[in-house]
Amino acid sequence: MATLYYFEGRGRGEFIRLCLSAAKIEFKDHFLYERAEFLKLIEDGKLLFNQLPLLEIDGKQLTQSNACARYVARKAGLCGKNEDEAVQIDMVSEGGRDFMTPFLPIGFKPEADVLADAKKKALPKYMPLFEKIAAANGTGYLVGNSLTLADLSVLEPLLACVEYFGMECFNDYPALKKVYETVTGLESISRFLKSSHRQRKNDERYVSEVKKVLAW
Ligand SMILES: N[C@@H](CCC(=O)N[C@@H](CS)C(=O)NCC(=O)O)C(=O)O
Repeated sequence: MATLYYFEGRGRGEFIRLCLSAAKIEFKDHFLYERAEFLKLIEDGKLLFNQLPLLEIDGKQLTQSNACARYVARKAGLCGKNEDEAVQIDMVSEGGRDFMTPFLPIGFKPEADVLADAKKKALPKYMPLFEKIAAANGTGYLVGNSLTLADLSVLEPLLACVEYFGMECFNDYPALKKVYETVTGLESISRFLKSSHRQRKNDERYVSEVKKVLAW
């Protein structure tokens, strides 16, 4: 079974969890609460850049969240059927990670000014671009005719938009709304979205633990 070492919150671990869930790979979360445990992972040479998350899978120790997500997606055949699809998926996925950037600090806790800024800048910048991609593909997925890493990457910021701004954020973007509904309607994804760590009950504890473990 795979193990994801991270905090009891979303942050940079969430994209990996999303990919593991979509790939139907069994995994357990190992939450870090103590700085000593983080330092021990570094001492043991498990963290290539002395950073979390760490994904232990297939006897390997993987870091860099996007690399972990791509490894998992590749294993599950979510990286395209040919070279053209693969590079399109990579481009769209990278765009999805860019779109996620303003939401990552508030992966901790929504701060009103950061949210307002995301609404004013990130949404008008990225929503029309992803709409264009979704409409041109026209299948309910962003690339090809089945779920890929591209959909999972873009889903994370879309989930943030819906959580913070409501479904109205799709008002001008019907093709992207269809992608959102197709992907969230998949059984593996809808199960993932109901899992307990998504409920934000532990947000405050999570922030204080991150600060303690990383000595921020
Ligand atoms: N590019 C890395 C960034 C990872 C990262 O910044 N991790 C934070 C926790 S969310 C960390 O471990 N920071 C400690 C440090 O940089 O010293 C990734 O995507 O995995």
